[in-house]
Amino acid sequence: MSSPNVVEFRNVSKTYNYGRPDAFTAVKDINFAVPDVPNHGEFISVLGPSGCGKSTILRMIAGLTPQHPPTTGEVLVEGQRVLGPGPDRGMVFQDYTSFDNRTVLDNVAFGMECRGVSREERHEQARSWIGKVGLNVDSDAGKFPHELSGGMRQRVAIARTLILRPRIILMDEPFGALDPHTRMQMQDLLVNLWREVQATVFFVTHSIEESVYLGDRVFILSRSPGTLLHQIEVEPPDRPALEMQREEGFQKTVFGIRDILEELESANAHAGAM
Ligand SMILES: Nc1ncnc2c1ncn2[C@@H]1O[C@H](COP(=O)(O)OP(=O)(O)OP(=O)(O)O)[C@@H](O)[C@H]1O
Repeated sequence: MSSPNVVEFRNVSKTYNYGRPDAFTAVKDINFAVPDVPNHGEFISVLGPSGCGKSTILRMIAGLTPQHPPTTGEVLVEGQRVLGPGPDRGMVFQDYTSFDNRTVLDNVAFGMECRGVSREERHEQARSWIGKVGLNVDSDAGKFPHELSGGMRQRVAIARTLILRPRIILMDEPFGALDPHTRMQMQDLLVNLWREVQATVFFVTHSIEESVYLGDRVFILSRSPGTLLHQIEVEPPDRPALEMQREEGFQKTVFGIRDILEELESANAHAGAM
């Protein structure tokens, strides 16, 4: 028997404040499947106009309320209906979500601590992950979050999530606040780590370049209420970000998606003006 899809949405809609006068439908009739391919976690980039429901979709997969449960339809992870958050799904947000009063080492080790892993074992693993995300074990492990740059904090957030080896990684504009140079470095880092952990990634971004560079597939949502308009297969990131993003084929894909999004945004502006 073939294995169930890693993630599947069946006719999923979400209406916030359902049944109340301020009810608002954020996403509507979303259907997609991410199949389980042995030794390859798929990378899904999610693009769409502001407020179209990208975070809503991510948080439904995570099982976080009030996005969870969907108002209609089914959100399935590995063939099972999502009932709430679980260790098989890790999240990285744009906001730096480290604990201010914990060192880098203890932030990275946090999830293992919650799982009851011994201090020695979790610190050993945390040191290894601090190195993997490009931080310096000797000089950075003892620092506190306020002593780190934005890029370094996102490295900590990535290490903290990946150390737990989730099957699915949900990333909500994780690099949105970074300068362009740091952002490209983080994209390259993420590609390397993603290859190592072979997780399925959902990555929300406002950057078309980032979505095309990182994604195997780019989801494009319509304006609110968001529906899934396009699923575009793109080339995998097999070269460094700076190199690949300068290539003609890459630019062509970016321009094609930009046209689609501009049309959606102008429809949005038009609707707003009416
Ligand atoms: N808890 C909530 N209660 C009511 N409405 C909500 C709630 N969360 C989100 N919304 C609304 O649902 C819509 C979709 O929000 P969501 O954050 O999913 O969009 P998004 O595409 O991620 O937005 P952006 O690109 O601006 O980050 C928005 O109009 C938002 O105001």
